[in-house]
Amino acid sequence: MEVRSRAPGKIILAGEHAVVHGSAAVAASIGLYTSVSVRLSSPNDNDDTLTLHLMDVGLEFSWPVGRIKEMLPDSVNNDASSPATCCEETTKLILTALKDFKIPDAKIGIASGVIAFLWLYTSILGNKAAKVIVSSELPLGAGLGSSAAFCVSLSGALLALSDSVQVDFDQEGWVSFGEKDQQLANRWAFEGEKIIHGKPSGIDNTVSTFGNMIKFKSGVLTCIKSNMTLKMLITNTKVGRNTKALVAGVSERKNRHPDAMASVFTAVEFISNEFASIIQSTSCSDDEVVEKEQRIRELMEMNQGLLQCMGVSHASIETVLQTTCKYQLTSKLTGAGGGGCVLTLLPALLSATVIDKVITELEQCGFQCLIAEIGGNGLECRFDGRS
Ligand SMILES: Nc1ncnc2c1ncn2[C@@H]1O[C@H](COP(=O)(O)OP(=O)(O)O)[C@@H](O)[C@H]1O
Ligand SMILES: C[C@@](O)(CCOP(=O)(O)O)CC(=O)O
Ligand SMILES: [Mg+2]
Repeated sequence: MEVRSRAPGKIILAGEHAVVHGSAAVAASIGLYTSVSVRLSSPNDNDDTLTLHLMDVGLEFSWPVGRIKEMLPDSVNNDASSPATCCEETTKLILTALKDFKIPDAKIGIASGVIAFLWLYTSILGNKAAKVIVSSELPLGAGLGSSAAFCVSLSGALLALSDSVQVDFDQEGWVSFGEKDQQLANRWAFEGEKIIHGKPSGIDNTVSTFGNMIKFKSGVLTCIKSNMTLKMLITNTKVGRNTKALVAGVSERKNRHPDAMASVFTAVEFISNEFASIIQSTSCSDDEVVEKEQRIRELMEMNQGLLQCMGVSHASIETVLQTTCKYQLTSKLTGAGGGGCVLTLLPALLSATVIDKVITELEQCGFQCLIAEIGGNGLECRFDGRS
């Protein structure tokens, strides 16, 4: 039996990092997906291994199910309906299963993704033999939420094969989960994100599961309905960074300067709330749209300044800001920063010539530009027949 699922990446429009410390943030899904296919082995296959193929990094892992049973005896009593946190002891046990494989130094960050995989797989499906293939349209470790899309799509496919969710697989094509099942997938994905991020806010897995545009604060999501077409240029500086280390760095700064950092987080809260209310308010005339864009630009500029205060900007991000500024365009980093991706607001009346010019100049710096669809579907599954 084979199930495929897909979950989108995201951009954070306002509030990254501060959201980890309880401030509001605004995020939207983007039209770039991570896909997971899970094919359970049948008795005729005579195959008692669990195989994970990570296409984007060219790595394959394989474990006899007997080894998994030995290593994680609790996986025999898995309960897909109650998401559980992977404790330190279990992480250590899973790490021993990784020692059999040589992960090149340049790809060492992938280890946390494999630990998250083993935790989600064994917790949701126990120790069944299967072949799992993961591939993504997202750049990995660039601020577009590849870790969340990985955890959400994986949780979705595994749950679809469990007894804990009800997916109508008689439907053709991609199928969405019902709200209760979405919530379950989201909670499992959050457990996976904890393994990859250390201390995630939950915004990335939430927007990847539910799609569209959301405001998120302390684990609570509010859907944002907007008639404003937001067009963002996404520039990938291609400077690699690690979300877990950046999030930990902001917490350390908060410990050193609690009062100053509390004020920074409070300021971000106001920015996110204002951002959300601007995009939700209806505008009719071109003048009204221009005025709203002007306010959004100012909020993005202020948010970027506060992210700099948190210590998560980077020389490459500053280069994008200066380059876009020459064209009177405003940018801010998105995601964890430290490199990764930068958003530039493209006003509705901006000419295609200017957009082409700014993209050319950014690409001459060695960056990669893309314009992604904002606010599409969240987690979806499809059934690919019985073997
Ligand atoms: N398609 C994928 N294949 C393998 N691992 C992945 C994939 N997508 C995400 N990951 C895991 O997520 C990590 C990147 O997450 P993170 O540092 O949070 O950056 P971001 O979420 O912004 O892309 C990778 O190092 C890897 O462990
Ligand atoms: C920095 C943060 O706000 C977003 C991280 O996003 P990403 O992993 O860089 O795509 C962390 C979080 O909210 O969990
Ligand atoms: Mg991430």
